[in-house]
Parts: sequence; C-alpha cells; structure tokens
Amino acid sequence: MQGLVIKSTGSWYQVETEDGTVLDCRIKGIFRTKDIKTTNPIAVGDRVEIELEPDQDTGIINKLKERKNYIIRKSVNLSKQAQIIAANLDQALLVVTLASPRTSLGFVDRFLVTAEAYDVPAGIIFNKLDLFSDEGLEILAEYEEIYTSIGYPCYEVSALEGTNLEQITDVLKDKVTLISGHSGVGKSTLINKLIPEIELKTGEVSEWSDKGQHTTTFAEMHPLPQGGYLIDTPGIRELGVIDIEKQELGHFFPEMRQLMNQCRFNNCRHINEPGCAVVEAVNEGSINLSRYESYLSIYHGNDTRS
Ligand SMILES: Nc1nc2c(ncn2[C@@H]2O[C@H](COP(=O)(O)OP(=O)(O)OP(=O)(O)O)[C@@H](O)[C@H]2O)c(=O)[nH]1
Ligand SMILES: [Zn+2]
Repeated sequence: MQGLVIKSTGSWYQVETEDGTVLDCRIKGIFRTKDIKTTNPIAVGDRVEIELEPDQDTGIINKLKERKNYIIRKSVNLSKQAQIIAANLDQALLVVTLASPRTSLGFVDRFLVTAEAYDVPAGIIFNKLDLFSDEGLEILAEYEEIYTSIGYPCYEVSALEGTNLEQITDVLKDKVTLISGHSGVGKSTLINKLIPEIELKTGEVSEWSDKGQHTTTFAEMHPLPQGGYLIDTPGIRELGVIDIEKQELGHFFPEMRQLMNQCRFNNCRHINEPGCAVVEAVNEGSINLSRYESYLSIYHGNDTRS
C-alpha cells in the first residue's frame, strides 16, 4: 500500500493511505538519505510503502520513495547530523509586511535563496493590505515588480479583513506548501482563516529522546479544506540553515544565474571582476540593486542584516 507521511513523532508516523484512512505506522529496516547524515529517517511529506500489521490497526513502513526535495535543520548538539523537517514540498510561501512590522528585503532574499538551494518554488504573500496608505501601495507595487519579474509570484492580502484570500486558497489547492514568516506578520491569522478548524489542533509537542536530550518538535502537515497540506514553520530559521558555498551563491539568484555565463571569468564572484555581466546588469538597472545588495550581504556573511 502507498501512503503519505503526515505526522511524525520520531518513532511513530501517521500515514495517510490512498483511500484517505490514516494509519499509525512504525519503521522496519534501514532508511538512509544520500549525502547527509540524518537523525530521522522519515519526515512529513515522505511517500512510503506500508504493509498492515496482523492486527490491521497499525502499519509498517518498509519502503521510502525517492524525494523530489527536502528541507533540513542542523542538529544543535550532534555535529554533521541534520533533521529532515519535511520532504516533497511543492512550494514555499513567505508572509511579509511592509509595516508593523516591516519585513526587510534582505530577509525576503535570504528566504528565496534558501528555497532555490532546496529546489522548492517560492512565492511572497504581502499581508496587512488594509494598513497601506497610497504611498505604501506604491512601494508595494515596486516590490512586486522586483519579484514577479524574476519569477516569484506575489500576492496581496489582508488576513484580518479576508481580502484576496481566495487567491491563496487557489494557490494552495492540492499542493504541499511550507508557509513561513517572521513574528508579527500575521501568519497565524492567515492560517486560521485558511483552515478554520486548525486552532483545535495546535499545541506544542516536544519530545525527549532516550538520551535525555531535548529534541525539537517535528513538523506537522495540516490538511487544507480544498485539498493539499500546509506546513507551518516558526520562521526563516527553518529555511535558513543550509550551507551554501560562496562560489555557488549566484546560482540561487535566478536573474544572476542567467547572466553568469557571460562574465569574462568563469570563476567570477560578481563583486569587482572586470567584464562581470552581473555588475554590468546592476549598473544598467536590469538587475535590481537591492537584490544585488542582498547577494553581497549573504556573500560576505553578514547574517544580521535586517
Ligand atoms: N491590520 C492588520 N492586522 C493584521 C492582519 N493580519 C494579522 N494582523 C495582526 O497582526 C498581529 C500579529 O498577527 P499574528 O497572526 O499573531 O502574527 P504571526 O505572524 O503569527 O506572529 P507570531 O504569532 O508572533 O508568530 C495581530 O495583532 C493580528 O491581529 C491584517 O491583515 N491586517
Ligand atoms: Zn560576474
């Protein structure tokens, strides 16, 4: 039988089978992830094969299907080990606001770079539309132009007043979506509007491993009324811990990626090299300056830029 892992406690997994039943399952056999050492073999979003236990009430996961992508969190106390937070994401959406509080473009760009590095399509939800003055709406239009021209879809909503939420409903339909955003942007308000019954299901689960170490909460996939799942994460940290080689960074800016092969040197860092097509595009205005500043900031490791 095939199934989708929708909840994990680290030792038990809830697997939704094709007919919609949810079975508690455990793992049999050894599951390894290529290239990295992981603390958990299976994560939410994983597609698995299961067989029923003789009692028929529970199942055994005996095969893990290949993942199209996955996001990880580095383990704090076990070096070189990572926890897989979720697998097979269809998209990642970042909720941002231009006021109370203001999300910096540097923060947005870090999120987008990480999504690119994980190979997860990303989009941006501008929330609190009801607070925007005319001037605010102009800035919003500018920002949207920056990101839509690169290929990141943008949405404008007011979670509080329910404005344009049907657009988000459509975007989420039948997809597995990670939703992120820093504190205060209205992510909880939005999720509660999208999944009215979710408030019943929240509540922190934290596990203690047998070594007495505190392990972080496992992600949960919340089923959406229109089909699909939402994975809620507390913030960019979840999506921001990946190691990116400096030399690779430009690849995760799509507008730079498509110009890089025109740089004079094939090891161009796009900083001050002669004949750099990226810097030329920045000077011409075809690459947005704030995007390029984010590139430099990440390149130089200024992680505190806000
Ligand atoms: N004006 C306005 N306020 C909003 C909107 N959405 C949320 N808020 C308010 O913004 C504040 C923060 O909203 P939350 O939903 O708690 O934000 P959050 O992103 O989940 O933040 P944390 O709970 O800290 O993780 C609350 O006072 C909400 O009522 C909106 O569309 N317009
Ligand atoms: Zn260059």
